Amino acid sequence: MINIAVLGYGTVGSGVVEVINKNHASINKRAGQEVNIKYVLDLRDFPGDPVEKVLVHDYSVIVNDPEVKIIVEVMGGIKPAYDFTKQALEAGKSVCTSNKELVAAHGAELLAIAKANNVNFLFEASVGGGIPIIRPLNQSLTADEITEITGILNGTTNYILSKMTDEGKSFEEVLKRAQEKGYAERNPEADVEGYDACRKIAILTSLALGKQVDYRDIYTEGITKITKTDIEYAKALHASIKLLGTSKWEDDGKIYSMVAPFMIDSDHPLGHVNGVFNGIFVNGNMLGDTMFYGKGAGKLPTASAVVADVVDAVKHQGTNIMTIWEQDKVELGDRANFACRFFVRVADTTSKETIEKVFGEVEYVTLADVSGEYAFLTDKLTEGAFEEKSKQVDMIMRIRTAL
Ligand SMILES: NC(=O)C1=CN([C@@H]2O[C@H](COP(=O)(O)OP(=O)(O)OC[C@H]3O[C@@H](n4cnc5c(N)ncnc54)[C@H](OP(=O)(O)O)[C@@H]3O)[C@@H](O)[C@H]2O)C=CC1
Ligand SMILES: N[C@@H](CC=O)C(=O)O
Repeated sequence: MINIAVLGYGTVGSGVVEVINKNHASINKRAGQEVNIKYVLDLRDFPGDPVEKVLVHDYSVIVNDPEVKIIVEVMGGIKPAYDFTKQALEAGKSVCTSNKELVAAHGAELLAIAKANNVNFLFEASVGGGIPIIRPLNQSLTADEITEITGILNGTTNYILSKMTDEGKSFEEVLKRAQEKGYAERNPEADVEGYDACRKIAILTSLALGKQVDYRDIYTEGITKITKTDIEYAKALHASIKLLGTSKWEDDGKIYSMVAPFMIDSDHPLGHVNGVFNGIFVNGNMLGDTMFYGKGAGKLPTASAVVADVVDAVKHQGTNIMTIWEQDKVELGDRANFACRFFVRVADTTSKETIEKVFGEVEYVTLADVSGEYAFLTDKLTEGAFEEKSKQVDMIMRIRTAL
């Protein structure tokens, strides 16, 4: 029997307990021994919940118990998750976490500590919820040089955009629903402003490179400025608006990373990724395109990935699974050189003649019931060029496109 402890009995933590209880027999079989939850740590009490029997409020009870071999950190945030994780690894316990904030900020360091102590730091659930993506990047795509990772990496915002598109619901109404369903972060600003997706693309890009991509270096825009009118224009263009996290390895040897809403063709594989689902598209120079798809948030899908890490940690007791993520920082390419087509809405105080003088040939789009403005699609332009040109027109909104 192997004893584990779960830190945090919230959405994911209660899911971890449920998954282990529900699939007890098959999990034990795959782990090669019984997985026993010896402790659950939380700030609160849970009167009447069976977890009461193993609930503790003092982390030192867990970290000082030599019988506990694996710690599941699902509290979220940096403090005290970072200190608890470090103490656990230094005490010779493996740690499995869903905490992308922790992984993006301290992943390289915690992996090094795990290696030094011959234990494991595993974080499959930190990107894509229940979708296997960390393990494939570490273990399955190792014959390739990665040339692109582009994904819908946040379930909450994809759920919001899908409901706004398909059911015409308001942003606020759908965000509230996403919170009730346990998809959103404690502070949903992390979801809607793109910070969560930013941390996730930083983690994936760091793993693909084996070096540290600082999430603070990644240009990030969220979805709070997207309106129903933008969605109507997208529909007129047979497109959908998706919050994408993208990293592209370009011919100039630089990596360009960004998080922003993009208009993508509705027939694009990512155009079919709706609701809480995430889709992560990876291109390798030998494999070509591959895509990972599944539920990107929520109690049981996320817990499923965490428990799979627990099983891996049990199977690899006494062995460190090699994960290359050095602490040296990578310098990303300048966003001014990132190029795409832009969708632009302008007030009709700007004439089409001016638009064509500034942007050259464009593709116009109008909506019958929207007055005082019109929209167009530019040719492919760099961000730098677009910013200069857009100063010359009465721009209402612009959205990058992959059209
Ligand atoms: N929800 C999801 O779909 C997904 C979440 N994640 C990540 O998983 C982590 C957990 O998320 P989620 O379960 O949704 O969050 P919740 O807020 O639902 O759960 C966190 C739990 O940890 C407890 N907690 C916080 N601080 C401490 C502490 N110092 N000591 C003991 N307990 C503590 C909280 O208690 P209290 O409520 O009393 O503060 C709460 O019960 C986060 O990093 C999140 O980003 C990853 C993928 C998907
Ligand atoms: N808030 C996150 C949870 C999973 O990582 C999301 O919505 O994707």
